[in-house]
Amino acid sequence: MITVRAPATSANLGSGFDVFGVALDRPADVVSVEKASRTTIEVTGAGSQFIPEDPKKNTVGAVVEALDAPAHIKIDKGIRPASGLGSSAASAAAVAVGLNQLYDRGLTRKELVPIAGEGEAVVSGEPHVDNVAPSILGGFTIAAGDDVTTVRASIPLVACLPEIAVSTRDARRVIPSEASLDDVVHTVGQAATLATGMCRNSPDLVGQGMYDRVVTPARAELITGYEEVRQAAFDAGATGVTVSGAGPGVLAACHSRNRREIASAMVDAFADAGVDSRAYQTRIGKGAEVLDY
Ligand SMILES: Nc1ncnc2c1ncn2[C@@H]1O[C@H](COP(=O)(O)OP(=O)(O)O)[C@@H](O)[C@H]1O
Ligand SMILES: N[C@@H](CCOP(=O)(O)O)C(=O)O
Repeated sequence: MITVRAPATSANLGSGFDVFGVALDRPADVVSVEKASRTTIEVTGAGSQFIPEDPKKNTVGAVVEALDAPAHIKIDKGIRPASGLGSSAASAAAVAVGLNQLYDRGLTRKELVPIAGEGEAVVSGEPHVDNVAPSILGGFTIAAGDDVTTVRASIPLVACLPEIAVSTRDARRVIPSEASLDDVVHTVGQAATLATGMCRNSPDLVGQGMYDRVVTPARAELITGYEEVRQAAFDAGATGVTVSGAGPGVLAACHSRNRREIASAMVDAFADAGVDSRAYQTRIGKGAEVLDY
């Protein structure tokens, strides 16, 4: 039996829709895989009542198929589903890493990224690897076509999760299908600023590059209190604020000294909007780790 811890992730970071992602040092899913003649899945933990155990519906089923590696799979969810923290991706990432080792498939971590990404197509309707890439590889990842580039940054973050569920599938439907050239130029500038900030480990540049005017405004509409929470985070010292993944989580970049205050300001602002929430004080962290073999 192999046990793997795969971290939560925050995709897009505003300006990098379907391209940028970061691994968070918490929360995480912990998944055990054991060889079997037929695949079975058991799910416990955060939001497990909403997660299917049928291999055709769970993200890990597609990974089992792709690696031709049937197993008993136990998923202990630390990451609530439909929260914008890559919950479905973390399980797929953990199973890809675990089965690769259990069955001696010999694939590199980078080669496991598209395999884990197949699970995402099952739940969101389209394959996107911007969550599975950081969950497997760690750090800040840039998924461009079939290639993934990794930067080892360590930016302090707050991920605030309201008690609202927004599925990635639904949140992909509200995105405008076209953007003006002006907006494209603006997005390129923002994304370049953010990527440079990651290379320099600068919370200020990363925060500056998180603002986007194409995808985020449409998704913010699905999150009660978003504008107030964003403003409260800035007032408490955040360097940038955006929707985490497809939402409803809200992500703030910051300096360590302001992190605690930002977390409580975000929770208070959601409460003022009538929404309970939980804030994780976190930072960019490492990728999936094998805990037991
Ligand atoms: N192993 C899994 N972990 C979490 N969610 C899963 C898993 N397998 C299937 N799902 C389904 O995926 C959906 C959540 O995925 P998604 O909408 O992309 O949000 P998230 O940002 O949490 O990944 C839920 O409908 C959930 O039932
Ligand atoms: N690029 C995807 C990322 C979805 O992230 P999740 O954590 O909400 O699953 C998108 O924006 O649709």
